[in-house]
Amino acid sequence: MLPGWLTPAQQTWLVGQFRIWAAGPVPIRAASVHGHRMSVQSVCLGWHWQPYRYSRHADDVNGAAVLPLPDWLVRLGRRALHETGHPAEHVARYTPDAALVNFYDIGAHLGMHQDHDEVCRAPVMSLSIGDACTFRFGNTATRTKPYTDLLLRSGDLFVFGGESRLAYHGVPRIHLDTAPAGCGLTVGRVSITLRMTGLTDSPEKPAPR
Ligand SMILES: O=C(O)CCC(=O)C(=O)O
Ligand SMILES: [Fe+2]
Repeated sequence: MLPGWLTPAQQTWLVGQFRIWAAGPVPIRAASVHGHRMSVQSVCLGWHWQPYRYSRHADDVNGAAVLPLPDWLVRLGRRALHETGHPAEHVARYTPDAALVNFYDIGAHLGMHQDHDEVCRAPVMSLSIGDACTFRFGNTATRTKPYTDLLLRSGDLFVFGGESRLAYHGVPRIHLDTAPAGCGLTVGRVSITLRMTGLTDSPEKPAPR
């Protein structure tokens, strides 16, 4: 975890990008898991995530193609890996191809889960902007204790990989009125989570005759 990794100017700029991504072509939405609407809203880049798979089109929203993952996010991801002490050869190979960008309104939360829809086990990283949250980081065996509750504030970077890559984690709560002035958000929290899926596009199926 690197507190205050993003400058206020970077945070504001990222919130501006978030607003553009959220407008579409696949608009931001709350996904449904087993028929229950999540309280977190999300929009994707690179690959569209719907519980529990990735696709290039948002079949569960409007069928539109997902926006590409911008190169600057790949570079930001590599710099994050470098600055969290990962070896140079891992940094060079790190090519995130999906971002799940989440918006937590006050009252939103994210249950304990593993990020295991990726084929690749390269680290996942989360960037926080806006209101602070309690981020619960647990163990790889169960969604219950032992876990550690961290406070992630606007600008913080959190990276999990290696032995922790499949650790259960979640966001039990957002802390009201904690977004710093000048971060670009007055209410709620945006998290940008970068992943390297290891997925490739499958060849087009021949049209049925
Ligand atoms: O909001 C966060 O920092 C984490 C989100 C998360 O765990 C996910 O998108 O899989
Ligand atoms: Fe996650």
